[in-house]
Amino acid sequence: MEAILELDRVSRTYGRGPGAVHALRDLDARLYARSLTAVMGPSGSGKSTFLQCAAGLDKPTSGSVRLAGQEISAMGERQLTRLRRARIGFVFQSFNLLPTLSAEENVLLPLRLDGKRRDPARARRMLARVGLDGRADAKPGELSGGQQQRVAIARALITEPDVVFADEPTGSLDTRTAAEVLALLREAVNSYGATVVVVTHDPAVVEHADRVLRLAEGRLVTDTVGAPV
Ligand SMILES: Nc1ncnc2c1ncn2[C@@H]1O[C@H](COP(=O)(O)OP(=O)(O)OP(=O)(O)O)[C@@H](O)[C@H]1O
Repeated sequence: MEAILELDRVSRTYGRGPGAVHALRDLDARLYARSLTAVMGPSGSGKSTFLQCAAGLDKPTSGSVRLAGQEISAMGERQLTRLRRARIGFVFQSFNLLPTLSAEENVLLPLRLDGKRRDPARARRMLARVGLDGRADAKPGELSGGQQQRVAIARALITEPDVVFADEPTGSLDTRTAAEVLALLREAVNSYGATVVVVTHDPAVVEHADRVLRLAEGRLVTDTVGAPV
């Protein structure tokens, strides 16, 4: 299997001295192309820090992170921003949609930021794929939580990024809507070969995952290939 993301001996410490928090400790992990990985573990075990470091949003205190062979832990901010825009999509629990823009304009944002052609038809196709045809003109405030999360997924996938990071994407959704959202992330793996990484407390994610990484106290404690544990 091809590892698209490689973390080697990654540590992330917040603060210094006796009060320092060791959020990640010498963590080694491989994330494989064309798969959905769930990252689980108790509160405070380092899941969000793992995601931030793997996505280049935060820098490890030591160790290296490579995306498609490129050392991202050593990159400057400008280069990192370019790389993130080109290769990474994000989905957060709180959706992070811009409230004054319509669903369609939100989905178009990554293309705009990338200096690409405005392509409303493509945004509408993405919205149709996530079951929101007919709601392209709605503002986030006019949509339900599940619908907002679908817009966020359409926005994350419009550039077909190699890696999609999702932080508690089902956290505020009911069971049925959560299952639909996970199915959409799964479809990104199956349709164009995305690597999807879902940080979650939700045990239902395991059913949709090819692999489960479990963290405890900043360390990887199990790495299960194939679903349930
Ligand atoms: N910016 C920060 N400054 C100081 N400590 C931090 C910071 N971010 C995280 N931490 C600490 O690092 C540890 C790991 O936090 P992290 O958010 O990665 O855990 P988590 O597994 O995602 O938790 P949860 O499931 O509750 O979201 C915790 O002890 C947390 O308090």
